[in-house]
Amino acid sequence: MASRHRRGAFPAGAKAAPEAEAAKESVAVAVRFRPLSPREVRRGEKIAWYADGETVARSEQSNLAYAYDRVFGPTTTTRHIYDAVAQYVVNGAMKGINGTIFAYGVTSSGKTHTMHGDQISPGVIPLAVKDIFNIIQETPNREFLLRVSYLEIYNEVVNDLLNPAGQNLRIREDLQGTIVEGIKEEAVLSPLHALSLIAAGEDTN
Ligand SMILES: Nc1ncnc2c1ncn2[C@@H]1O[C@H](COP(=O)(O)OP(=O)(O)OP(=O)(O)O)[C@@H](O)[C@H]1O
Repeated sequence: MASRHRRGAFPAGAKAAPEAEAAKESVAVAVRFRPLSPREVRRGEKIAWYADGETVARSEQSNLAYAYDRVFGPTTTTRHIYDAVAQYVVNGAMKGINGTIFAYGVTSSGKTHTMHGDQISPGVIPLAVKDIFNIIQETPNREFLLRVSYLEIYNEVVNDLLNPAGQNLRIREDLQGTIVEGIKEEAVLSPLHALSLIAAGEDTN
């Protein structure tokens, strides 16, 4: 999972602590290891990489180790990961600082589990939506109109997941920043409303 401007891994043993501090201001690259699935266990597969402390990913087999801003092991909850590396991006966004949170990994590595989650283990998206509405409620004398857009970029093509007609949209910059031309924006009034739009967008995908 990475947030804001991306920065890569750095060799274990490098100064991890100041990097992690700096991450609070700009970027955090965090690694999450999922547990082996029951199928993988049945097949006798073994864990190749594991979390060595809070910032190092290590492989005994290959004798390699890389340091990140944070490394989370298979028992870590998404809530914990959200609090550690995602919440500050959401808080920043509510103060007007652009922020991005994205998950990157091979198939079946746990991106959907981390970002969407389920009823038992809500993902980063529902946790962020809930936080945003809490922040709005706690802000006195401020009026917000929250709008949700949902797009997919695949093979360099931008499609609107809230509007089947919105295909191959153009991205351009104007005085307000980067905009996607013609993207549908829905005003949302509650966390449930926002999440139902996202779920609808998933269904059209
Ligand atoms: N931290 C975790 N704890 C328990 N189960 C997990 C965890 N992460 C992922 N899983 C399970 O592993 C499987 C694969 O995860 P998921 O579907 O999130 O991967 P993905 O990266 O989104 O895959 P794809 O790119 O193929 O869509 C799912 O059954 C999911 O429930």
